[in-house]
Amino acid sequence: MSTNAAQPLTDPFGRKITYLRLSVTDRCDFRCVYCMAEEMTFLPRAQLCTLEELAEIGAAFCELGVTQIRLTGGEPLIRRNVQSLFHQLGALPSLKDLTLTTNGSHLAQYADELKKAGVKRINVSLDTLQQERFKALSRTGDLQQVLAGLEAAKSQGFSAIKLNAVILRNRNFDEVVDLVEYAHRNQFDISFIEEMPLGHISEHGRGEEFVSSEDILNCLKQHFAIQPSGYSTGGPSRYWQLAEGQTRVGFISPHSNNFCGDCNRVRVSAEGKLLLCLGNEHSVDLKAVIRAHPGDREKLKQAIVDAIGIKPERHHFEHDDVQIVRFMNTTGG
Ligand SMILES: Nc1nc2c(ncn2[C@@H]2O[C@H](COP(=O)(O)OP(=O)(O)OP(=O)(O)O)[C@@H](O)[C@H]2O)c(=O)[nH]1
Ligand SMILES: C[S@@+](CC[C@H](N)C(=O)[O-])C[C@H]1O[C@@H](n2cnc3c(N)ncnc32)[C@H](O)[C@@H]1O
Ligand code: SF4
Ligand code: SF4
Repeated sequence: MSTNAAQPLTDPFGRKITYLRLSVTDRCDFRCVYCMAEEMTFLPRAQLCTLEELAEIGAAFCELGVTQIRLTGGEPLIRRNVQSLFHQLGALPSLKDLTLTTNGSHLAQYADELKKAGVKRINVSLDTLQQERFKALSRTGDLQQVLAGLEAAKSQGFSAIKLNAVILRNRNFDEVVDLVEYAHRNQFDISFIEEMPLGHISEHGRGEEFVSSEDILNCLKQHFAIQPSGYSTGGPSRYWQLAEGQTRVGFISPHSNNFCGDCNRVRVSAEGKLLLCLGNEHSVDLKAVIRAHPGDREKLKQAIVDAIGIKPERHHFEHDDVQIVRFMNTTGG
């Protein structure tokens, strides 16, 4: 395949790749139990792409037909000067949707700047509304800071704010109704995520903690009038809608309802590795291409086109023998 943008990137299974998740750092101010081990080693700073290199990667993807970029991490808002990357990406003429996934801890400080850079939708991770539980789940986070961040985002008038909650049986399963009520009161959407087995997390029992989307939906049906919705962001969430108000409730169900057939995305890590699938190890080093051929965007685009040719068909999380050693903070969710 050539690097002509008239032909959107297409993988070996005929899926059009129009969505890039770009990680700006693997570091984070939280240590969520399902995402990280208690003790983590992060990339040496010298190994990270510069913000200019990340912007160059974003621009190359846009020339190849990507129309949506989501910045993620680690925690994207703790990278110094990250606002300059939002502004550079926000100025790309063919980019239709610049979005952010954040833990919300620094959102109060950045909400205004994000709006100015053209971000319209923000996803904020929020697993519990109880202070003590929040501390236990995030190990280092402060719930009040996150709630303040959400307030700040709300007052900026983003067109959509979505909460993301990973539900664990013995930690927060009893809070799904409270979380939906909180979303409803604030006119946010909310997605519930089935936990995925990335990284070796020994102190947290993944099997015993697993809750399926169906279990959550059944629980919600006892409290709310809720019906399926045709709404789609192009992402993996399958949405339902509360009968009262605007709130949509999404379910991201990699285990119980595989969505890989509709995959439209790839990821780039903070060190410039193009990760072809969240649930596989295949990657291609784009930083090496940029540094070997400075200023040569065509070389970068050709490397991306070639890499899409090895995108795997799907994850195999259900196979006990497949282990993805990469932690989720490196993958970017
Ligand atoms: N298995 C799998 N999970 C994904 C994929 N994309 C997103 N997810 C999961 O969904 C979670 C939430 O993703 P978000 O960052 O909120 O993005 P999203 O739900 O795709 O975003 P929008 O639909 O654009 O709002 C991620 O952290 C992952 O756990 C994917 O391609 N494969
Ligand atoms: C890796 S975080 C990065 C962005 C930001 N730090 C945040 O928490 O929103 C992106 C998303 O991944 C989700 N996540 C992390 N580990 C996960 C796991 N093992 N299974 C499913 N989702 C996970 C988080 O809940 C979060 O919504
Ligand atoms: S889920 Fe996000 S906030 Fe939590 S540890 Fe991972 S990167 Fe940090
Ligand atoms: S697991 Fe891989 S193939 Fe499936 S939706 Fe996610 S990135 Fe796409």
